Amino acid sequence: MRIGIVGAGAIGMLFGGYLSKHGHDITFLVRNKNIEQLYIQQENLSEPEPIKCQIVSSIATMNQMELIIVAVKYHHLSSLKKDLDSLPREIPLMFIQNGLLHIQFIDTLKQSNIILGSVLHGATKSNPATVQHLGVGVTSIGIYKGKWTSLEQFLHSNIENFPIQYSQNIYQILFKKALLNSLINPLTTIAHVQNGELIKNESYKEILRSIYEEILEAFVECKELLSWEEVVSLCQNTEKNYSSMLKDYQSGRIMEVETIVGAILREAENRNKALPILNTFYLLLKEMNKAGE
Ligand SMILES: NC(=O)C1=CN([C@@H]2O[C@H](COP(=O)(O)OP(=O)(O)OC[C@H]3O[C@@H](n4cnc5c(N)ncnc54)[C@H](OP(=O)(O)O)[C@@H]3O)[C@@H](O)[C@H]2O)C=CC1
Ligand SMILES: CC(C)(CO)C(=O)C(=O)O
Repeated sequence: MRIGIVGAGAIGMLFGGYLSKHGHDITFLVRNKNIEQLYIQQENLSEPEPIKCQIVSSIATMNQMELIIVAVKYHHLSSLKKDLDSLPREIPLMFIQNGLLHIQFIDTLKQSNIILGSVLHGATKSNPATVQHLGVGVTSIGIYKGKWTSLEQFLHSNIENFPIQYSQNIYQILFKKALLNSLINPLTTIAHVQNGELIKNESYKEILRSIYEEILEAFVECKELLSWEEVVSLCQNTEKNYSSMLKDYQSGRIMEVETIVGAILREAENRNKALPILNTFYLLLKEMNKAGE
């Protein structure tokens, strides 16, 4: 398939790196015109490998694509609106952002066919042209709007260390991921610790558990969806990881606070439920975000 990827960030390069290995024809749309070659460093390999792809800086090149993956952060999306609206309406667009607010942005687009993705990989850029794959996870995709005739073909891109699965209820998967991110990211960012510390240190573990309990009180139906054991095991599996929020803060970038924590607080508010502990973290992070980018 001819696949366009908007944004050569960590996740864009991860997708481009693995999908190109499967034989897909990959084109990156970047805003940094100095990038000539991109690299991927897989989990257990010491040497980064070049990604087979084209790199362009004009949206018009994307008119020929069979799928476009939008791999920028939530707060970058509004600046892309004009470009995305200029594309032929039938080209399927896939959005892979964490959080929930990007769905409101998607609803403003003219595009007919929209796919949502939820990504459980851990990836980070070790330099502007290289992505490091730090943790293998599943990518869940689901159709949000319209149709996608190449769905089966894309699902068969099952590549080692890059599993893709189809979900009938992609919103539920995104919501669960937003809950997990609301539990882990704010606390690791304020405490400046790796994810594993949240379950090794008794004080952090108590705070984590208190946030978990207040969240489940607001979203009772999530008791089945998200167990405490699952929260603990995500902290364990990603114990050496610094959460994306903490990494953004440390690099002076805007953190995805509104689309993750803000969106969960708003959902709770709609049910007349307050989440006082999470709200305290939200207010602290909002202040810290004023220093970003
Ligand atoms: N990293 C991870 O492990 C995970 C990330 N995600 C989600 O994936 C999304 C992307 O995250 P991540 O890849 O880490 O973020 P990055 O900051 O690494 O990448 C974002 C990229 O988007 C580019 N960009 C922004 N605006 C434009 C534009 N107008 N045109 C072209 N490129 C643009 C940026 O370019 P520039 O370099 O010029 O600034 C940057 O390279 C986020 O929503 C995140 O929540 C989900 C799961 C895991
Ligand atoms: C799963 C987790 C918490 C891993 O660090 C993550 O998604 C993030 O950092 O944003």
